[in-house]
This record gives sequence, structure tokens and C-alpha cells, in this order.
Amino acid sequence: MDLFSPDPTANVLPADGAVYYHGPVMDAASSTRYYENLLATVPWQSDEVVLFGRRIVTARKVAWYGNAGCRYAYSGTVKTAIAWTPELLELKALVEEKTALRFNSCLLNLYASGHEGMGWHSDDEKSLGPAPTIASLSFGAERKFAFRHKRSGITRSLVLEDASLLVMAPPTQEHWQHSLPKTRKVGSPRVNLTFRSIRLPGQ
Ligand SMILES: O=C(O)CCC(=O)C(=O)O
Ligand SMILES: [Fe+2]
Repeated sequence: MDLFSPDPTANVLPADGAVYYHGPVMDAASSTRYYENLLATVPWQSDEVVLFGRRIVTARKVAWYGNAGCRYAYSGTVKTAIAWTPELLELKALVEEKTALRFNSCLLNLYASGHEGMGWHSDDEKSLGPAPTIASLSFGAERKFAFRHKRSGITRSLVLEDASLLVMAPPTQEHWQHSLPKTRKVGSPRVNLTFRSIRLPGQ
């Protein structure tokens, strides 16, 4: 085995969770093709979140794709998923093959540069169920990704490379928060896709 390639069976976290970094999961030509397709074709929009009772418009842009009928209650608004494109279905199939899991929706994030990031949070919305696995695919600029344990405050971080896959398995969201820190060192865009499984009404 190449000493420098990540071991997808090694847990990034020391306790209370399971995070696996697969490194790049496709060749450079494919990743450039997906990156350019996503930048150009996704209807990117600023996200609106309610924080301490105030409405905040984020610099980061988002889009939410999913199976027909996927609705998602999130920070005071209800979102309806956009129908999968052929490219996103290809990426979903790749992620499902790597994780041996199925996903029915995907939240896409666009960070124009290192001036944009995402603060500490857990992906613990009720609609994800009690033990969600989140699979995160990254394209474009390399960015640092950090974890912080909710009780002890200990942190772990890693660099998410172009075309890389990160899998956050249960009970990670229960005990850890994650963030994408802002940085002055990055001047180019990063696209991130987080595949999730939303529980639909009646399930
Ligand atoms: O951009 C990332 O890598 C993380 C995105 C994230 O944490 C989220 O969408 O919940
Ligand atoms: Fe998240």
C-alpha cells in the first residue's frame, strides 16, 4: 500500500464517533469535469438561517437536491428538493458504492474562497433520524475540516482534497461538531456535496 494514501478504515476520531477519510475517489480529469459542471449548472443561492432569532443571509451558497417528494424543515424554513441531474446521480452512485449505503438527498455548498466557511455545528436535524451517516464529497480548493468534541472540547482536523470522500458515521453527530474554518490562504472556489438520507413522512 502507498504510505501516503489515506487508509479509509482508520477512524479520524479518537472516541465517540467514526469518521473515515477515503482521499480522492476519481481521477483528475473526472473531478475537473464534475467541478466545472457543478459550478456552472447548479442554481446556487445564499442560504437563509435564523440565528438567535435573527435572519442571516450566508455568504456561502447552497442548493438542495433529492428524490421527488423530499422536503426538509431547516432553520425555520421548509425546503423542497431539486430533481437529481445525471451528474449528481453518477456521484450518488459512486458514494453509495464506496459506503455500501443509500442516500435520498444531497446538500451542496459553494465556498467562493477561503473567506467563506461554515461554523461549528452537528448534522443532527430530526429529519436525519437518530443515527445518520453523512457522506461528503469535495471538489476544487483544498480546505481544512475540523471536529470538536461537545463535552471535552478536544479537536481533530484534516485536509479535504479535491475529489475526496469523507464519511461521518454514527454516533459522530451526537458527540462531535464540525466546521470548515475560514482561511486567507485559499483564493479559489470549493464545491462540497453532503449526501444524506432524510426520513420521509410515514417512514
Ligand atoms: O463543506 C463542508 O465540507 C461541510 C459542509 C457541512 O458540514 C454541511 O453541509 O453540513
Ligand atoms: Fe455539516
